[in-house]
Amino acid sequence: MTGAPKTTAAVIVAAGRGTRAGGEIAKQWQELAGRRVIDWTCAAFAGRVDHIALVIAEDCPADWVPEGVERVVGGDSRDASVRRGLEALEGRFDRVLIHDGARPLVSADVIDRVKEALDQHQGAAPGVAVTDTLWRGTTTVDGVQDREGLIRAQTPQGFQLQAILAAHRALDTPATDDVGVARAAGIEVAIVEGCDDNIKITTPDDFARARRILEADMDIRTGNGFDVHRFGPGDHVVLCGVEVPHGRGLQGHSDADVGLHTITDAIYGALARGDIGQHFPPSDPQWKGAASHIFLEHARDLAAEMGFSISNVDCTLICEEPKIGPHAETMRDKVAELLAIEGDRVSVKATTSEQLGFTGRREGIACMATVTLVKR
Ligand SMILES: Nc1ccn([C@@H]2O[C@H](COP(=O)(O)OP(=O)(O)OP(=O)(O)O)[C@@H](O)[C@H]2O)c(=O)n1
Ligand SMILES: C[C@](O)(CO)[C@H](O)COP(=O)(O)O
Repeated sequence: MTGAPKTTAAVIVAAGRGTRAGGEIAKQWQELAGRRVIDWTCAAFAGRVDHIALVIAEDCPADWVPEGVERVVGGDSRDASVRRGLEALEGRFDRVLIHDGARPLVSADVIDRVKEALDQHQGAAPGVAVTDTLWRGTTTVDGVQDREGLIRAQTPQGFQLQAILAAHRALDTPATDDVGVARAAGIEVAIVEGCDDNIKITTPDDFARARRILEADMDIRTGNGFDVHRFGPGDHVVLCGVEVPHGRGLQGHSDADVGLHTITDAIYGALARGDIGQHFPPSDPQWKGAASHIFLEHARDLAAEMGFSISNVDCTLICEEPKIGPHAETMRDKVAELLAIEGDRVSVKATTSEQLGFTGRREGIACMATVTLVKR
């Protein structure tokens, strides 16, 4: 008999000052290939763990924390920040993956390898074998270090949550990583294969290197969606998850939210995974009257499973009535919340069709949407 599935959270530490990297703000908040370093890092874990706690400096604005991520205030050292993150999660999850916010290029494969190794081991962490010759010396080469058995340590470093928290509480000398903390407490840590691209942004040159890696590896996909629903009896319509009072309703098998259906279809399109009718057949009675956020969340989770993050959504509602303008911002915020992305990555706008065609005759509402998905 197998027990309940183990829950896993990530603690992403981002409370450092980034002094070696320079810049006006700490490295994890700086821009890298179109989004902040920390957004890349958090996106890498989205859909791969059950929860993300982001540890930030006390003076860091709370609204810098990405949507859907728990904020924890860190301490003066990496150890202290990790400990505060673990304490915030105490008793809530079985396992934890501790990761540097400054490692935005961690791959889904590395995260999954660490998670899988925790089925067999108390601790697991990614490493990469040293391939360069190692010298000892400062201005002249004084000796050559045998590199046999030397491994470069990376994160995420994974543990049973209570065990690593107890190890941090018992720590009496600083450690440079959580494997050091774990070993001091007698926890055995398995090494899994890391990845050369999983660099820690430490110096200004690392930004250029990270940008090159990201741009070389990126799989960027766009998808479009189009949907129409006919007006029928009713006193409101649901558009992009927002109820708008109106003299008529929209007809459909579900709640007829033409906006969310269109965005859902655009995501399936970008993934080349069919359409909403295939995933949620109108012939299936369980979807009768269903709230359409269910469909959008399915498409969002499928994108995450396939390793994609949603870069942006642009959605245009086409109707003469109701007026969308007064509700557009609420709709945008709702879509962003459902997709767990920042509000400025979503646009909801509207147009009339100049009284032409079926929308012009006020027979229904049409919608078109484009989404961009990015995998690296
Ligand atoms: N008090 C601290 C110090 C570090 N970190 C985090 O630990 C990770 C690895 O540390 P490092 O690369 O050394 O970051 P900084 O301490 O910010 O860099 P520097 O030493 O150059 O100031 C980073 O994601 C950093 O934000 C943290 O959460 N809290
Ligand atoms: C945790 C770590 O990233 C593993 O490689 C590393 O030990 C952090 O070291 P730093 O001294 O804080 O840069």
